[in-house]
Amino acid sequence: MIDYKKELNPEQYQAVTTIQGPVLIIAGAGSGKTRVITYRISYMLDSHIPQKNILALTFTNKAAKEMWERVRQLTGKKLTNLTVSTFHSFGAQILREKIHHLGYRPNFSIYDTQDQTELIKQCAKETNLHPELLNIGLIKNIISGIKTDRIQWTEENEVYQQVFLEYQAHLKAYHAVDFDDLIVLPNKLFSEQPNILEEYRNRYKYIMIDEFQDTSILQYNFIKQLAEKNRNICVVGDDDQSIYSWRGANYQNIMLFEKDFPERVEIKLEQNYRSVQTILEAANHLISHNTNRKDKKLWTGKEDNNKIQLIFVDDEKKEAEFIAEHIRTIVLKERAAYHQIGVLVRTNNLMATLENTLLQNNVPYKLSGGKSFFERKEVKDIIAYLRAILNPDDDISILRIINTPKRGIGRQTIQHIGDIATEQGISIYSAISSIRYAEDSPVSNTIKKTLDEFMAIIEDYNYRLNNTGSIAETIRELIDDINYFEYLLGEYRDNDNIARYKYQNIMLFTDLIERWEKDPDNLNPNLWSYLTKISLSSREDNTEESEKGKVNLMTIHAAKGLEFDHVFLAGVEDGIIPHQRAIEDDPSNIEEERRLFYVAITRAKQKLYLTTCKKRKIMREEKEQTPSPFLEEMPQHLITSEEPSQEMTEEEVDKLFADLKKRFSE
Ligand SMILES: Nc1ncnc2c1ncn2[C@@H]1O[C@H](COP(=O)(O)OP(=O)(O)OP(=O)(O)O)[C@@H](O)[C@H]1O
Ligand SMILES: [Mg+2]
Repeated sequence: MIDYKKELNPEQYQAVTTIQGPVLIIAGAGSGKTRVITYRISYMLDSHIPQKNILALTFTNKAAKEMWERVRQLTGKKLTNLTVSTFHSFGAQILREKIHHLGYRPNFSIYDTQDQTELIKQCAKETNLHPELLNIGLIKNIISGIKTDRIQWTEENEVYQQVFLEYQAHLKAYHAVDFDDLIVLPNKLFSEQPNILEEYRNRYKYIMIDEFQDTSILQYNFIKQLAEKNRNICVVGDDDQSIYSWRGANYQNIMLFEKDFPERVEIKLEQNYRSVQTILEAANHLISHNTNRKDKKLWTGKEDNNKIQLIFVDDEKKEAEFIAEHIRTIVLKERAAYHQIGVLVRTNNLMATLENTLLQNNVPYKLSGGKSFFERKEVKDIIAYLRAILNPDDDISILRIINTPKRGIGRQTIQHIGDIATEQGISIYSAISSIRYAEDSPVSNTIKKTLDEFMAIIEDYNYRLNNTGSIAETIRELIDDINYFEYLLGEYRDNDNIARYKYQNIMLFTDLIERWEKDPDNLNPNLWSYLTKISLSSREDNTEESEKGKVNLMTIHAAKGLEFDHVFLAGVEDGIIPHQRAIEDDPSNIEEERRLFYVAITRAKQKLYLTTCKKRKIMREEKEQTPSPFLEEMPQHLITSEEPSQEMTEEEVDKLFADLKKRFSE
């Protein structure tokens, strides 16, 4: 049995044990908000609240996974019915159960940004959008903004209305949803179908939300509907860490919560348990420059006089080398564990040099927030097969695979199939099927035979994946059947190694499926839920590749909620943080940039390194850089720019040998 009083301070204890009625906790970084949620779940289970009545939501897959793991360790229980998930996976789960009420198939496809791009291009063509207006990024933004009530139609964006309507109609026809739909559609179900809402209210009687400051208004409304009746909802967050306003998240929702749940209990947490004094003081000082915030006190008992290290280097190569070498030193000297080290960057484009240099220096690392394994072309091809097999109305997937590997179905045939589909208002797959029997078709008999074979694959594997034993094994047979390896060898005729490498990737993909399938905690391994899992994981963080013993190289956004003994923040330069484009768009964004800086530095438990380059190559162009103005917003006596010593003292060398000797004799 856990001694809650001993493991929590009095305010945390109150937050953990107040399980009836609404609770609001707004508190600074490292004050134990996430800890409160995990202990709260454990406390509920101790109070005999059934697992299935509990719902905990958070922002990233990684955070959800860690929370789950923590509860499992705390309680030692098997958590088969507990829901700890991201908003998007929770939405996907509801849709899986109820989407037929909206006229979709339960095997619906989830489109990622690549699929979205394809679909937008298609819709633009169909609506004869002027090619000059085809700005995919902008259109995606408008579509998402309209769907999530973030923006309205205006004179300016009206030209895209037709594309938007087509886009929506196509998704529906394909039995496909985009990421926004994972919240929009469940929200719609809740507001339009009272018995469905009632069913979920009866299931999820106790609700918790971590990182509440980054919940969008739409996500808030969705959860509000769920919580309104039982009113057992606990939200925890920090307005100083709100870093997703560009995606519609808005800490206004804290005020909405106060209004919607006036009887709430409000709890303040003021002790930071994460960081040493220096780091906390610097962070507090920095964030006090924001005007628009709730004032908070935050103190730590962790004394320390290690200053924050500011390192000036010539360019990004030197920066990466410093980081790689210094990581090796602290691993050796301070016995730091690789996974307790975080290397953070403001933007994705700073990753490449760091990644290369870590690799060259044999520093094991894993990357989050970058391009996902599941977005590689060869892996996506196989995923498209699987999606098409489960949901043949998914035109985007069918079109991706109809001639991959090449089977001699040319552009003309595809155009003809597309025309039939449009004329008759049917899916591409149904159009293929109708061509096979059409007497007056311009399609030759040879091609008809090929189309026959293609359909046979889809149907055959639809049966097998739903009915036979191992999913992974069946997928390997599929890869064999379509001759994917030969296709790769043909595509990369000049370089067998690339073909082999790509083939290894898809074999790794099937291995991941196998591992998932055989996982004893996985009670219901079906392919659809695996595909959903990866659609969701490729969004932000790559949970599949997470392993111990590796340095974490990630964007600040992906690091939210995490903590590391040692943190390196690279590119502490004006224009990078604060980010130039963000400031140009709207000068008030400086506050959000400051919050990002605050999130970055409060990830550090013991030691913080900030690196600044004199020059940096940005988009192939070498630029003179100046240090970030945020550096001046921290008390200067907490920062030192003396190079950290790489040499070991005699004492340290002795200690190192003693440690090694001990390890070998164990
Ligand atoms: N009462 C406590 N006793 C010991 N350790 C604690 C206590 N409260 C929190 N901690 C530890 O402090 C660290 C920070 O806690 P946690 O991650 O829950 O903070 P947080 O408020 O969620 O931070 P963030 O705002 O960054 O998400 C964790 O390692 C946690 O285990
Ligand atoms: Mg947290």
